[in-house]
Amino acid sequence: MDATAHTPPPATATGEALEIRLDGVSKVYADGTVGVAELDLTFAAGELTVLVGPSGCGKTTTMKMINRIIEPTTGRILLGGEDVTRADPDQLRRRIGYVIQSVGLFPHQSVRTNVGTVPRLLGWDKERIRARVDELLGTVGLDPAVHGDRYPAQLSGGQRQRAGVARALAADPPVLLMDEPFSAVDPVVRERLQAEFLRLQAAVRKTIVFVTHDIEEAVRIGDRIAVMSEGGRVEQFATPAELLGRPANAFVADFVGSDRGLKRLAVTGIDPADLEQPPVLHVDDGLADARAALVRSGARWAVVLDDRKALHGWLSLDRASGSGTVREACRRMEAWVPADASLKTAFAQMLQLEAGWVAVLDGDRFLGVLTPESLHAALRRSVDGTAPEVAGAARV
Ligand SMILES: Nc1ncnc2c1ncn2[C@@H]1O[C@H](COP(=O)(O)OP(=O)(O)OP(=O)(O)O)[C@@H](O)[C@H]1O
Repeated sequence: MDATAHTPPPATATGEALEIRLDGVSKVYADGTVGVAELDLTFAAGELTVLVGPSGCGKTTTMKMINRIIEPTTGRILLGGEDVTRADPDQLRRRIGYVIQSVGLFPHQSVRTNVGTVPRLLGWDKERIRARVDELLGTVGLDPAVHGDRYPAQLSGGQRQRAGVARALAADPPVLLMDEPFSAVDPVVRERLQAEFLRLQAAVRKTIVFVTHDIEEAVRIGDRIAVMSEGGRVEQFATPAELLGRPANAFVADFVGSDRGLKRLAVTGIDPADLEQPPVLHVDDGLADARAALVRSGARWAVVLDDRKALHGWLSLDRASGSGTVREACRRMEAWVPADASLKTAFAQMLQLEAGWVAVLDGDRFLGVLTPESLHAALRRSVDGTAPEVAGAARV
């Protein structure tokens, strides 16, 4: 689906993202098992926070206490500053979208009826429900005319997942809880769903709590990540780049993996300060002048720009000879990335095209080039926290 092609649901007063705060929350199960102990955690409004950690560490317990599927033993849960620990659970759940791994669509109801569940409970009139359901199916990439009247069993796994997301968003809730929502589909579909979902989130900006045990998924989609250990202990709460660049302790370092440097490439953005500036030629320069300029600067190649400072190509020293203009001798620039790309995308371009450098463009305006050396410098900056992080949607 291309979520950007559709109009996002309108942000209404009820739909505005709200901060979620857990304040000294504990869960002790009837058999004495401590699922979560004394947890203080704030999920910022409009951000996607991932809870990640080994099996049994308390991720699901933490999440299900937010919509009171599991009742906390002690502590308070605040939604936009309002204490909901003793709110009516049914009322509360209508304000909180919920997406789970097995989707949880009602098998004997059509996709349309499924997606309209919460609006129906809220007493919306039929026309309004129908309009909202069709709009949302479009937003998640399902054609209402094709998929609306099907039953869940008549959809693919990825389509079911999309219908689940549409249902969770139907009443424009301020909060969305997602429990391993993409783990039941194969890795290729999963990556696509993650990318689509990030584009959707960029438009709707809900407060999302997302549970996974997969660190790759966490760093790809999270604005912030809580790495948990047994008993619901938060070992580190940080952005993906911070987590990968500076694991707080041995537990986190072990959990994020020894290839964390590589993973960091995907979450680190390009900083203009890291770009190198090769000599610049104009398309209409004469080749003799171009050669002189290259020799003078000691460079082996130059970028070629047009009147608008847009990138036209590049010229190597060995082609800067004879009469004629740069326009005739220069080559097309294959290796380039937009300024908001991740270092991983830039590095992938470099490898795929066997290029020694990658141009960075803002629209078609040339900003500079990344070389293996400047890529390395950029990665080092991501460790000291001064490199920019790429927005979620640019990571996948
Ligand atoms: N109903 C229950 N009764 C007793 N103990 C429970 C119950 N539900 C969960 N637990 C225990 O609480 C702890 C936390 O469980 P939880 O399901 O929150 O972990 P999780 O991090 O989501 O795990 P996973 O990744 O395997 O889903 C575990 O030790 C689990 O066995």
